[in-house]
Amino acid sequence: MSLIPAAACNFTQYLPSPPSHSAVRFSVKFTVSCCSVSSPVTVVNGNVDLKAMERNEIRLGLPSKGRMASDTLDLLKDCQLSVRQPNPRQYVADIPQLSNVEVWFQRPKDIVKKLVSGDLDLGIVGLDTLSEYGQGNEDLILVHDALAYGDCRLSLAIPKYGIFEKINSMKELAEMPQWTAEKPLRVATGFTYLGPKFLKESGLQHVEFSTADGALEAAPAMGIADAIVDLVSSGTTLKENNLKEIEGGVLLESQAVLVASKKSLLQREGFLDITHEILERFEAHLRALGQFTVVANMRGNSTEEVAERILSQPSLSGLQGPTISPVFRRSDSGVKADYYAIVICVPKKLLYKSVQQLRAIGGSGVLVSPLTYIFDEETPRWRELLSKLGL
Ligand SMILES: Nc1ncnc2c1ncn2[C@@H]1O[C@H](COP(=O)(O)OP(=O)(O)OP(=O)(O)O)[C@@H](O)[C@H]1O
Ligand SMILES: O=P(O)(O)OC[C@H]1O[C@H](OP(=O)(O)OP(=O)(O)O)[C@H](O)[C@@H]1O
Ligand SMILES: [Mg+2]
Repeated sequence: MSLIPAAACNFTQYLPSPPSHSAVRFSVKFTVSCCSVSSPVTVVNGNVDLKAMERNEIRLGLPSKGRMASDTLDLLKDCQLSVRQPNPRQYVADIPQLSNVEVWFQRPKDIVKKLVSGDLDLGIVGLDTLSEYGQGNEDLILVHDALAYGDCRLSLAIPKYGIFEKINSMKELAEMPQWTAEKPLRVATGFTYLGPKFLKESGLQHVEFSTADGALEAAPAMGIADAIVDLVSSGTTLKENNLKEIEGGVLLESQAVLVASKKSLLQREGFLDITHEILERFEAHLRALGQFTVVANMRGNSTEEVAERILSQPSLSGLQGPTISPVFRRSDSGVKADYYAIVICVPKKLLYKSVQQLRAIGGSGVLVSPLTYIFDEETPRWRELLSKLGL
């Protein structure tokens, strides 16, 4: 653990008072340990120097370590975009299916910083990291906002005991008489941008922050902080450290996202097409994850009559409607179709209900298989992206 005591702070920042409380100074004292990024590209007023545009390859940044790293590689693999890394200690790799794309393994926060500086064009990180280090930069464009892993929330937590025992909401926390200019609420967080922003908006007048890189949950018990702002997933770490979340205390719901540099999308040759392909693969795979293909036989007189019966059941309408094909059998009176095969996609959550509904209308021999991809005519996120780019 590396909590930085106030005495050892690199700098102290005072945020301006919110206009609605102009009489009372919102004194946010922040101790931050700075980390530097080296970039060959200079950024002047948010504009990337042309040097970044000189390279021809498209650069995709992937998390090099932590829990996001392997899940990200798994997602790409599931989308038939396996990353070929010659050696685990080598930070550059490629994806054979995507020519002209270089994969760079970086720490999540550095992926965001390098997107801003123009050293990367595309990246996968948690929304929490993007929001913290991107700080609303307009060059960062969310291409896919829900990659379905890395689910967690950024939350404020306080002790369950002592003066906090009866405090269950942000409102109650803000109204506690204990917080004064001399003795502010001490908050430990690694989120040095989102933390103060949130607390300022929550109406807390007197807050002091300290920062740390990990094991923040120990800070209240150690007497270093009164509250923490950190990621929560199962809630086990909070529970084990006698901490609780409170109403209104969630800053952000997060999961893995695909983010791109707007400038690169608009200027780098071939990048928009690559982004389209990656987005299509992700969307098709993620959509399929929630569905099963169900095949069943059903006795009937015509496709229309079978369709009537299927569509009378709420869970059997499929993506666009059922596919129904006659099953031909030879009989004494010749070839006839008195059975029909039906194929539908069914949400995983509704599988058993769907099977019951199929049986209720005469379905038999129900086969269920996993789906790998569902490619739609056009992905909604692609349309959104084009509109964000003004195209
Ligand atoms: N407990 C969690 N459960 C699920 N996802 C999480 C959890 N903690 C973090 N994440 C997500 O994974 C991302 C990476 O977190 P991780 O803890 O692996 O790396 P890190 O915090 O950058 O590195 P380290 O913890 O080694 O300092 C976070 O930005 C967040 O999006
Ligand atoms: O709600 P839970 O499922 O218990 O998960 C929450 C914990 O996970 C993360 O820590 P991590 O494991 O990344 O360790 P770190 O503090 O070293 O980053 C986060 O910072 C919390 O401490
Ligand atoms: Mg961590």
